[in-house]
Amino acid sequence: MAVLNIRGLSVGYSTPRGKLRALRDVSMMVPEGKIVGIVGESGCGKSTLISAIIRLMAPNARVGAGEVRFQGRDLLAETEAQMRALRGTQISMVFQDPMQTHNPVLTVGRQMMDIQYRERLSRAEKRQRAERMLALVGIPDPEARLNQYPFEFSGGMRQRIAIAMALMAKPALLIADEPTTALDATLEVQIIKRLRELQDEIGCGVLFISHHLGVIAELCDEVVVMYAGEVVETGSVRDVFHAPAHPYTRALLECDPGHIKVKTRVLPTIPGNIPDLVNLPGGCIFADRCERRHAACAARPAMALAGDGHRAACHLITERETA
Ligand SMILES: Nc1ncnc2c1ncn2[C@@H]1O[C@H](COP(=O)(O)OP(=O)(O)OP(=O)(O)O)[C@@H](O)[C@H]1O
Ligand code: NI
Repeated sequence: MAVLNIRGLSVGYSTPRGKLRALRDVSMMVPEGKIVGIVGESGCGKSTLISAIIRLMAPNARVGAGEVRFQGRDLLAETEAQMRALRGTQISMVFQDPMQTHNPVLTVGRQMMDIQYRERLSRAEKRQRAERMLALVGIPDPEARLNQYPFEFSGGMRQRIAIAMALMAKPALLIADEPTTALDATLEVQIIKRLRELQDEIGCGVLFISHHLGVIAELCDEVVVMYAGEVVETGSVRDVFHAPAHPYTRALLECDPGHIKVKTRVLPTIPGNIPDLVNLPGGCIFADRCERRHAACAARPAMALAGDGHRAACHLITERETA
């Protein structure tokens, strides 16, 4: 069963130039207990996708079509009150800047106690849980640390606390948008390791967004490659990174000299630009940057099976089969 199942999701932004079609017919899922990474260049729609899932969208955003099923419920059909009850409990979030999620005037301990307001535990037990959670994300001397304020922690520690708080509620789904991007590489690796351990213990599904191919490769079970508002490839990390089926994915990996073995801090740049999402070209969305462009690309390719559980939106796949 999938904890999150997105089908045919389209989201547009109204802009002075016209409608910007940020997501078009996006389908993807997070199986129970799996970590799914989303990777793609800046502007490909990663944050838009997350905001649509948790229904915290920009005022000028509108969902045109699609379904976002969380444990079978269509989140797009839930009331605002139902969504509020889900966020922070069954669906937790971690974002890039921990200061945004941390209330600066409350101690970390107080915040971690507050999160547990639904639990039938004594104050002492809640405090113990908070301590244990801090220890699990690698905060030394958690007992004393609980009495401190967010500003008394380093950026890396704050990010770990954010992860601890997000996991405290034992969510079924954790959504993380570039949670480690602002940190240095060593710290990033440490936090990723902790996240993996905790996820394993809690058994939640994780949707993890990152520019870093290396991080995705290390952390995730499955990967979704997005390009200009569309999903172009999905599959296991193994299949997608070792046998990429879409020319875009291949280009990303080829630009990355040591491949994904070295930590790629920035997504490699491939020549050309993302098309204008207000005036979309017809046919394959990647065609004008694609080395393998040919006549068929004038039509939009459907997702085709490149292997067991491995799909990509490229005409070459079906052509190979019929050739
Ligand atoms: N409120 C908004 N109004 C208009 N356009 C927007 C708005 N928010 C995002 N966009 C546009 O939608 C597209 C997708 O943006 P989004 O932030 O989802 O991409 P992203 O993949 O998260 O990028 P990044 O890696 O830079 O965070 C971009 O073209 C962006 O400029
Ligand atoms: Ni983003």
